[in-house]
Amino acid sequence: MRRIKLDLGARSYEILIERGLRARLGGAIAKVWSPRRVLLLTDTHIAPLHLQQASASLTAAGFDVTEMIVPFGEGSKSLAELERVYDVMANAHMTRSAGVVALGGGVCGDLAGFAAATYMRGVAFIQVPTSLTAQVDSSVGGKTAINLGSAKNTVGSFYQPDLVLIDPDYLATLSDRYLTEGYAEVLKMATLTDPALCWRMLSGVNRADDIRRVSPELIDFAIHYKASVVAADEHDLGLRQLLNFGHTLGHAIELLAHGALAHGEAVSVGMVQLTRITEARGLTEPGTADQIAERLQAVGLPIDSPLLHDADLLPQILMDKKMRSNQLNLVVLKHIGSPEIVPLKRDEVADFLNLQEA
Ligand SMILES: NC(=O)c1ccc[n+]([C@@H]2O[C@H](COP(=O)([O-])OP(=O)(O)OC[C@H]3O[C@@H](n4cnc5c(N)ncnc54)[C@H](O)[C@@H]3O)[C@@H](O)[C@H]2O)c1
Ligand SMILES: O=C(O)C(=O)C[C@@H](O)[C@H](O)[C@H](O)COP(=O)(O)O
Ligand SMILES: [Zn+2]
Repeated sequence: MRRIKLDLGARSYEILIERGLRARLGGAIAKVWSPRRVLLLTDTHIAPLHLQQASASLTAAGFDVTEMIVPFGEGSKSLAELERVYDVMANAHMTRSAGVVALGGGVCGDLAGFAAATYMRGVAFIQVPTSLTAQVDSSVGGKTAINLGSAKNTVGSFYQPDLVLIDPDYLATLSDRYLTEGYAEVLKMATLTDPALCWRMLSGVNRADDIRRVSPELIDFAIHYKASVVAADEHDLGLRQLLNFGHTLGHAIELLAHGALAHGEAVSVGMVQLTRITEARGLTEPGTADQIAERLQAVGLPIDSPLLHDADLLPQILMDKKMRSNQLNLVVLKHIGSPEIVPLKRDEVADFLNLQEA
């Protein structure tokens, strides 16, 4: 068992990583929560595979469990689905002493987390991530949100869980596509930090099977890194913004793709295409984009998309949460291991990114 503490003063919590932990979820949660009503939220793909075991384990540990299954996919990060979550909680007579457990990928975690943050002004929350994206990134750090039609993660909150329970064995049932998608977020973190570590860890990863094989190391690296960044800047005011590398273009094309591009696939395109632009502008060491592209393409991730030429791309980008007042904070790599924030005025964005004004 590896225990990583995310140090946030009164909101500190532990991230436990252990194979087989899924059989003991209830016991692990009972060390943090007193007996209470619990909403156990998952999606339609995960429910037939893992819900029964999780629910039984929580019940055996003394929790009064209400299960909720949302449709799989990004569409569930919506106001309509959020309202359904509130209804299920209210119908189960959940009070402020209830708890919400997210069993799933980033979609379940982001939706359940925001419901927990807002139901009765906030009830306790625990993350049990089942996808690689969630095990390396979304379950840690407390960003919770739903989408509005016009932009990703527009309505949300910073709301830390009380505990994160990561069992890498959940990944056995995850498809190669979603495993690979999660790897894009690991590669993102690797490019932001130590280049030697980055390439040592990633050089042997050339297929989905390789990602599966090294996933415990990837999870370990990513969670340590992310926890350290969040501990230093919980509310995304400075250092944490670096975790958005590739997301300015990525979030925009993810939304425009209407489900055809997974989050990590869009981020993969975003990292490479932005780095090509910043290389051409002399901000990034030549060859950096090719280096990143080579690692992403090795596992079959996309590095380009026709949506980069969509007329709606610029309006999407200008909805980015790295937009502060009249300024977009763009995350740029000087070279691998050396990111920086480049502030752009609103009216400089189109030109900098070689986009047409609508
Ligand atoms: N809050 C954050 O810090 C943060 C970080 C990264 C991504 N995100 C968000 O997370 C979402 C992407 O997360 P994701 O890639 O996990 O998407 P997801 O939750 O849609 O999961 C991907 C697919 O895998 C399935 N799945 C998950 N675990 C499984 C398992 N063990 N076995 C079989 N199938 C399984 C899901 O049903 C889904 O179809 C996006 O909405 C993104 O914006 C949030
Ligand atoms: O935790 C963070 O901070 C991140 O930026 C992680 C990202 O991978 C993630 O996609 C996040 O949801 C994006 O945040 P947003 O503030 O741009 O919505
Ligand atoms: Zn992301």
